[in-house]
Amino acid sequence: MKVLVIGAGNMGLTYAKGMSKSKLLKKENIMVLDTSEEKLDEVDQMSDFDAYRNLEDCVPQADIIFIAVKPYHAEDLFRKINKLVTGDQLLISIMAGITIKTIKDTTGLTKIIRAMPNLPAQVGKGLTSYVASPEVSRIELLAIESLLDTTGKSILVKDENFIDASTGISGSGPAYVFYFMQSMMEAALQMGFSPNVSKVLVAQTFTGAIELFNQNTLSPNSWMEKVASKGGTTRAALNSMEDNNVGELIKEAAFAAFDRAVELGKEKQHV
Ligand SMILES: NC(=O)C1=CN([C@@H]2O[C@H](COP(=O)(O)OP(=O)(O)OC[C@H]3O[C@@H](n4cnc5c(N)ncnc54)[C@H](O)[C@@H]3O)[C@@H](O)[C@H]2O)C=CC1
Ligand SMILES: O=C(O)[C@@H]1CCC=N1
Repeated sequence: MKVLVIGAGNMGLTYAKGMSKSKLLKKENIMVLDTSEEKLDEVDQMSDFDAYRNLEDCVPQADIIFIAVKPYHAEDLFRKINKLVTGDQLLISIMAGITIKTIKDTTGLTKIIRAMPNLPAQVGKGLTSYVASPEVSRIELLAIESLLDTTGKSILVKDENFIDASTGISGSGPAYVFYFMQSMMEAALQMGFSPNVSKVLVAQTFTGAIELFNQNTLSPNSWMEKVASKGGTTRAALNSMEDNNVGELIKEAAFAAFDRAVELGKEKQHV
């Protein structure tokens, strides 16, 4: 089996590296294509994968084509791919918003996996939600699942609406966590801690809280109650968040990402 990763950016290279650890694939069977010379140099220097500049040289050889370019590059890329594919190839897209129908209509391929990973895939802690077109067989789906699992956990969702929804939760979600971290670090700096100490205070607090959450069945609300003493400091902070409607604003933000994913799928420039 040969896999071609198109787009050697944050996610493309992460997946190429992840998949190279899969039992289903040999490293030498992973090809990587990018249009940026800088990226191609990076791939060459890693000397793990063969780097390609031209679609003609690698698309026909690929059993699986993994698309990891930005959504606004999809239209042009799909038009070029269309002329090179054979009906039997399977295409995995991780692009936000771009629908299976658009991919089918523009590439001429029918076996499509639409997936939504997230950045922690870089450290093997990613979450990828995915859905398949009916033309993908059960055996193919199992193989894909095992490839996706090389970067963390994967979840097969019911339909594409859940891919857009998971974009609002897990796909974009790491940025919300970093947003929260940034604010806490800024507060620590304002309290007089050095940048290094601020970083440790915040990072260890997040790590510790996540470990607690993962080792137990308690809800975040229950954990909050364990931290907060009556009339104490945590209650003062939580009251401040409640007064400022922070919880509702976070939900609104997640829905803004969800809505944007749906919108991206409808934008004319992609079809
Ligand atoms: N960064 C993230 O946290 C996540 C990104 N995604 C999706 O992954 C996709 C890629 O995102 P990133 O890796 O962050 O972007 P990136 O900008 O890091 O990488 C994109 C790469 O595609 C290359 N490229 C552009 N046009 C090309 C073409 N026609 N042929 C070949 N290569 C081309 C660029 O040179 C670049 O190296 C996006 O569609 C995004 O929606 C999905 C989940 C999470
Ligand atoms: O911001 C974006 O559009 C992509 C999809 C999820 C994370 N990054």
